[in-house]
Amino acid sequence: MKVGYLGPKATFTNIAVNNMFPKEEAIAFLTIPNCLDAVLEEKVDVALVPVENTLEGSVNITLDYLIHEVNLPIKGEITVPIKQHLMIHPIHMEHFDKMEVVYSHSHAIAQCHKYLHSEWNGIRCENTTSTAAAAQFIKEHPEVMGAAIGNELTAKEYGLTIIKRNIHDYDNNHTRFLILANKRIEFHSPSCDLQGYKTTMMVTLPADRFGALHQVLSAFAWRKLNLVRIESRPTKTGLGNYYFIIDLDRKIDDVLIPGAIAELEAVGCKVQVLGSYPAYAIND
Ligand SMILES: O=C(O)C(=O)Cc1ccccc1
Repeated sequence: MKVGYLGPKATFTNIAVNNMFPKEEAIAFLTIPNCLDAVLEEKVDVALVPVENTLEGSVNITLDYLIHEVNLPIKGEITVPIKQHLMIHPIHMEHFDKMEVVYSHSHAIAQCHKYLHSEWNGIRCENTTSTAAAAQFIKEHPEVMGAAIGNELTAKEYGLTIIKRNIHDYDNNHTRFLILANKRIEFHSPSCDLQGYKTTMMVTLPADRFGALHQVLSAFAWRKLNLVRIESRPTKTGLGNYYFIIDLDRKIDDVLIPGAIAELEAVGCKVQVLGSYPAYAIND
C-alpha cells in the first residue's frame, strides 16, 4: 500500500506514518492539497495530513480542502506528541546567537511564540510548507543566518545541530492527523493504541435563523451524544456564513446518530458525514 504524507522526509506527519503504517511505502508530497489530490488521482492509496494541534487549533487548509475541493472519507486518526527544537546549520555553531531569521511551518512557529518572544525578540519568522522543508532549506543554504524549528528526526535527516530543545510553549503539545482514503484500510500498528471511535460530520445551518445552532446542539444533547469538538469554517459564500464540523466520540450506529441527523435535516440543516473511524494515539 502507498501512503502519501506532508513531506519532505522527517516531518511530524512522516512520524505519524512511520507509527501507523510502519511496513508500507511512504510517499512525500510538498503540500496538504497535493497529498489529498494524490488519493483522488490514485497515486497513493491513503493520505495522512495534520488537522488539529493542542496549542494552535485547526489546520484550516486541511478542513477547507476537505470541505470544498475533495470528497474523501476519513478512515482513522492518529495523535502524535509534538516536541519542537531549534536547529541550525553546523557551520554556524560558533555564532548561533547571530541568527536573523527562523523558518518553519506556521503551526510550529505558533507553538513556540512565547519562547521566540522572550529569547529571540523581534526575529523575522518565515513560514515554510512543513517543518522539514524549513530544515531542508537551512541545510541547502548555509549562507543564510537562519534557524529551523522542527523535531529530532528532522535534525538528523538534514544534518542540522539542535541549539535549544523543547522550545514549544506548553508541555501538552499534540497534533491529530487524519487518515483519508477511498478504500478500506486495515490498522495493525504495534506502536499505536486504539483510544476509541469518532464520527465527524459537517452541518450547514439554515440561513439566518435564530436558535439554529441551539437546535443542532440539542439534537445531540438529549440523545446523550457527546460532542468532542465543534469547529466553524467559512462557507466562502458571504460574511457570517459558516459550516460547523462536529466530532462525536463514538462510531456511527443504526439509531442514535441517524436519528440526530434526521432531526437536524427536519429543522432545515444540511448534514454530511465525513467519516466514522477509529482514533489511535502513539503509545508512551
Ligand atoms: O511540518 C510538519 O512537520 C508537519 O507534519 C505539520 C505539523 C507542523 C507542526 C506541528 C505538527 C505538524
